[in-house]
Amino acid sequence: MTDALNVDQVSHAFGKLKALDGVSLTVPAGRFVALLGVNGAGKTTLFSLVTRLYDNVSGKIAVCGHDLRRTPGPALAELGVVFQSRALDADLSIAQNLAYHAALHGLPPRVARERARDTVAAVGLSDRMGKRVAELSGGQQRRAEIARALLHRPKLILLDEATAGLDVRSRREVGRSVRDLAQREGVGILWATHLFDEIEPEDLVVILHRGRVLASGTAAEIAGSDGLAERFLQMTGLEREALP
Ligand SMILES: Nc1ncnc2c1ncn2[C@@H]1O[C@H](COP(=O)(O)OP(=O)(O)OP(=O)(O)O)[C@@H](O)[C@H]1O
Repeated sequence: MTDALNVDQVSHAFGKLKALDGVSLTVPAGRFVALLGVNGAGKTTLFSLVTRLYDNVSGKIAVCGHDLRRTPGPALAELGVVFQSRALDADLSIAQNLAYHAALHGLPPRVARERARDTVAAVGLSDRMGKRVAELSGGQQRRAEIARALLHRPKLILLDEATAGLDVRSRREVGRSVRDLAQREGVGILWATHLFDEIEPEDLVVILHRGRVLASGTAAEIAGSDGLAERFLQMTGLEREALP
């Protein structure tokens, strides 16, 4: 099966600063991949390249086999993004928000209603469809954002610190919802985080530090008998105090 995302030897510099230095990683279809790194690791820069906010001039990025530079249209059509900033209007219901975003994607109203029903079901919010976003819990709001990102049926979703500002329970709820989505719908997930407790042993993990990939594999493989946080500190040379 074609990988949802393939990043091959990608570098990016801001002036003299190498924000990414020969980064390679893969998000297989249907897998949850945690991109783990502290502030300044290069996570946002990588997302900016995959979304084509920045041009990638060195290395190669492919979304579902479509080269981002040569065939950006088909590549971006397979991509959904959930950034930290909100994309939904808090004063409107989930249904109204999704109808609006579906219209932006050019979906006819009948298709839009079906898609909204499907995507909201996929994140477990069917019984909240008519509720105003402002009335939802933090975790439910993030799941509604994810439903919005699913409207055009992407095969790869990027989530940048998707659980920022949520309490532990809501973070678990969002994490569970996204993993279910990967398994059930075969969507590849790239989940940027600096929080170790969001990662489960069977998740794939890419450790990014100062623009370089230091390790990749399942969390259990990387952690070995030391634990993920301990291995992360050994690899990065950071002090424990540097961790959240
Ligand atoms: N537009 C920019 N101009 C100059 N330097 C930048 C710019 N964007 C990012 N950087 C630098 O590139 C490096 C990588 O930053 P990036 O934002 O990608 O990291 P990050 O892992 O997303 O961190 P954070 O969690 O803080 O957002 C950092 O040293 C940052 O200061």
